[in-house]
Amino acid sequence: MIKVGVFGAKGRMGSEVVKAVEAAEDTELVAGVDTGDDRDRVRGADVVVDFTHPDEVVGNLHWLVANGIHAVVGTSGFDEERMAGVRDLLAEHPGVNVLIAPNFGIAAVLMMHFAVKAAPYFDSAEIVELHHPNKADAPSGTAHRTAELVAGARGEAEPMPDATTSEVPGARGADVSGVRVHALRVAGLIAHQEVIFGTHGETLKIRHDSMSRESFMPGVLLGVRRVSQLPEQLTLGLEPLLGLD
Ligand SMILES: NC(=O)C1=CN([C@@H]2O[C@H](COP(=O)(O)OP(=O)(O)OC[C@H]3O[C@@H](n4cnc5c(N)ncnc54)[C@H](OP(=O)(O)O)[C@@H]3O)[C@@H](O)[C@H]2O)C=CC1
Ligand SMILES: O=C(O)C1=N[C@H](C(=O)O)C[C@H](O)C1
Repeated sequence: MIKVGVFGAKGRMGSEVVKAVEAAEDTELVAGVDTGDDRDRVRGADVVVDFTHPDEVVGNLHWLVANGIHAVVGTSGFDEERMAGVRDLLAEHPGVNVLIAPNFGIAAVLMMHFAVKAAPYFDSAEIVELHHPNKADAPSGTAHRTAELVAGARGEAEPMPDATTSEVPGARGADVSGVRVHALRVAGLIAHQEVIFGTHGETLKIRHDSMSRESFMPGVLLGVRRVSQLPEQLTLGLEPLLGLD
């Protein structure tokens, strides 16, 4: 049995993780920790899953790594600077692994993968992400990661065509690694993203929709099962666990 703790256990995602860990035959819940609880409650866990808040997750990771507990992180907010900090932290604690996945939805990972494959063939690429209005960060971690991946796949391509010279601030979205990202917050939605590519006379839209938070759980459990055996101390994204690298 894999002993699992959950940080953010009362939240929208954490509460689903608690149920998934309790329901799976090979995982056992050590404890759920939420705001105000003592992290010590997860001592004895092999792995802790973190779905908390972008402002809180780094402190949680420091505690977990210092205590020799593998971490599976879904919380957003990991830019290159943060990743470098985690790498430095892990270098001081050999034997501890961290998996950070911007999105645990298998279809969402495929959406990003297909976007990378398509990117070199198009002049334009923009991302529209749509989420529930309780989300703390914009753009989403998934959109941020997709933009970085698309930018990397475009390589030295010409800048995207855009004649805008007059703009209401924000109208053209955020510039993430040279890719425009538009964030919508709409009541009733959960998590959705479209990557829109265009070239002369043709467009391609790759769309992903999360219709429930349960949909993230197969990916989370995959991370929980595999994190301790990953070849690198720090893994970004579920892709290598799905054979997509
Ligand atoms: N990678 C993925 O596939 C997914 C990632 N996410 C990300 O996960 C994160 C959480 O999302 P969501 O579940 O919707 O958010 P919620 O606000 O519903 O849940 C977060 C929970 O964590 C608690 N919390 C905050 N700080 C701490 C802390 N230091 N220790 C323990 N618990 C804490 C919050 O308590 P309180 O409310 O009292 O602050 C809350 O109960 C976000 O960054 C989101 O983007 C979401 C969905 C999928
Ligand atoms: O806050 C959310 O809900 C989600 N957050 C993640 C992100 O920021 O990409 C994953 C998914 O989009 C749901």
